[in-house]
Amino acid sequence: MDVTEGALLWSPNDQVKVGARITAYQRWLGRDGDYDDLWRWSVDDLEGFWNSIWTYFDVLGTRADGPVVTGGEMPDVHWFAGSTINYARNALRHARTQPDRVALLAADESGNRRPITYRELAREVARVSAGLRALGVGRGDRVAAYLPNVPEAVIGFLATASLGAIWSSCSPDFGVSAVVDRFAQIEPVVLLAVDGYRYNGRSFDRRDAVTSIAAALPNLRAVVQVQSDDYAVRGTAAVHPTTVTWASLGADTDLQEPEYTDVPFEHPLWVLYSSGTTGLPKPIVQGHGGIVLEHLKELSLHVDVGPDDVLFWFTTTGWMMWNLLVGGLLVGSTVVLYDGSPAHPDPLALWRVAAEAGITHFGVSAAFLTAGAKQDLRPAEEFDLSALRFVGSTGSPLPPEGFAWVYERVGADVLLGSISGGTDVCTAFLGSVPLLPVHAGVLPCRHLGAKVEAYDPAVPDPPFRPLIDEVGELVVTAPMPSMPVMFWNDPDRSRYREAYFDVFPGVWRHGDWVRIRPDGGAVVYGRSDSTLNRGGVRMGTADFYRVVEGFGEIADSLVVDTGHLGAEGRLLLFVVPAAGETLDDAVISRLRSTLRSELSPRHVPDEIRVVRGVPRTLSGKKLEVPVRRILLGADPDQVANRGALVDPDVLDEYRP
Ligand SMILES: CC(=O)CC(=O)O
Repeated sequence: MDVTEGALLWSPNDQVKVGARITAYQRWLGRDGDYDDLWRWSVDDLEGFWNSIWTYFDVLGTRADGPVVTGGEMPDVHWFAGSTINYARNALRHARTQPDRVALLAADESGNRRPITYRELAREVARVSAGLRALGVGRGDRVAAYLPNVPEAVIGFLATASLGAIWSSCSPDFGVSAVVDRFAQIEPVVLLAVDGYRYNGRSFDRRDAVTSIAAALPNLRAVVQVQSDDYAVRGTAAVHPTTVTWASLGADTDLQEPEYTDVPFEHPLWVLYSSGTTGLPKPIVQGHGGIVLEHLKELSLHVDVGPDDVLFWFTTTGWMMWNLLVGGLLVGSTVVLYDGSPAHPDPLALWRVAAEAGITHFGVSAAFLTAGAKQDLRPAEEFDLSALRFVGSTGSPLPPEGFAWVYERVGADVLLGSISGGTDVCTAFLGSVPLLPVHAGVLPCRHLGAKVEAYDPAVPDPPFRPLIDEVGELVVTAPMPSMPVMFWNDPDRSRYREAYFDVFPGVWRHGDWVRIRPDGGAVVYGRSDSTLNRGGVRMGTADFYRVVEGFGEIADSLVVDTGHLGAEGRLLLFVVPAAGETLDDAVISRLRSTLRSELSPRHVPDEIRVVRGVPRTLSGKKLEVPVRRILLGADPDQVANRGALVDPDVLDEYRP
């Protein structure tokens, strides 16, 4: 499927524009103008914009009279000082207005489906909240979860939030040390843990892992065992002196809704983690109020989800997309949770669920869509996907061919939202809006409230140099309420500053390359810390992958430039053969000449190595920077935690 970047693939018709939630919001605001005018206002008048989001969505909480933002330059700003709120109250408000609507639809790879209505969800959250309270959990305590993407995770999260306690989750495919690296930093008092899970047709017993994790968390008062269907028959193992079952939590409660603890706007809601190049994963704390406002805006105005919609995103509990997915409850939609492999029993598994469940908004990783394109899957021919209105993609830049495949093989009328943001803000900065057309490889807009610019990396001192139609560092030049309220255990905020503010003082540097187009759209080129700099020509790795992975013989690839501090290094390309293919000299030489003609002669690799696999995090990101460090001599175990990788052993193939 050959398509050039920028080719027009979809335009919203009048019906789409008039019916879009953002149009209703704009009408309510009484502001005329196009999307670009609205975006400009949203980032220049933070006070007016975020106030409007609170009021328009009728956020439940107590809004103090003071200003929306106070303080100095980022990160020393505060939001809605004096206001109080609780995330769980806002998510469960729909139990009163639409009690019989399905809130959660749990689907798994074995074909089981479990619907839970808003009324049932509120009751379950009330029960678990009472149970946690009885275990001594209160405001500010941490509750950690080692759970798959099942309803118990959402219930546990809402129960934790209702108490003003702080949530943190890891997926059970994380290894023990990866989990301990994360949870030990936040000293949880309760651990919710599954005894096992199924993935790709196999069962995995996690009871020994849970015992080891619990032993490494000295502040733990109890482990709550959530039994998977696989292991329930074996009974619970006492993994901690206080081990209780999920079912026993709050069993004597007859509350229909939890008792909510209202907390200050910036009170910690959860801790997410982002792995840097060194040290332990950064424990990123986001607040109740910031997340409620950001997710209402993001899901309603950009993704266009509402109470009649069915929202799905393939994710585990260890990726921020889980947290954003759960935000579907804030807008009253049905949230589909999928537990298992996206390719079991076959590569069409998720599309089958989409058809069966009438999914209206279907999100996956870019890698999932490009794999579908490569395998020439034709979901729209196999299933009735007529309910589908939005297809989301994230995790890495979606190449133009992936865009084209969605419009050709999934649905000609869907809004494709290739979104880009990250764990650090638990949302997207860039993506789509139902008012703007979609062009191949282009993210149509900067999202409301996200003042994204591209800065010239050669000008790190004020006045900085914003670029248009040139590739620069993706920066955010105005604060957003979902930016971290702090990093855990970082009292002087030095870790927080170092993570985002040490390149352009007072400006959030995200670590991606981006080009802002004159029409307001954006193209993301991958991580700026894994740039390929050949003879001064900088290129994001996404350009490279687009060419390499366009080869039918190649299933996956990873490229690394070992250059350092201005000194030119070697350009190494690792390629994984597609099933049944051998990468012989003829293919490799065709690859070299294609890279030469499509990229530049400077981007022909010094070496191409065939490997068994590309190391990826459990949320699908390629380990470009850690591999670079391995190639420069670091020990693989010092640069990456194998427990947080899909296929830990492949790392060894990258030793120099
Ligand atoms: C929204 C995102 O940016 C998700 C991710 O890539 O982690």
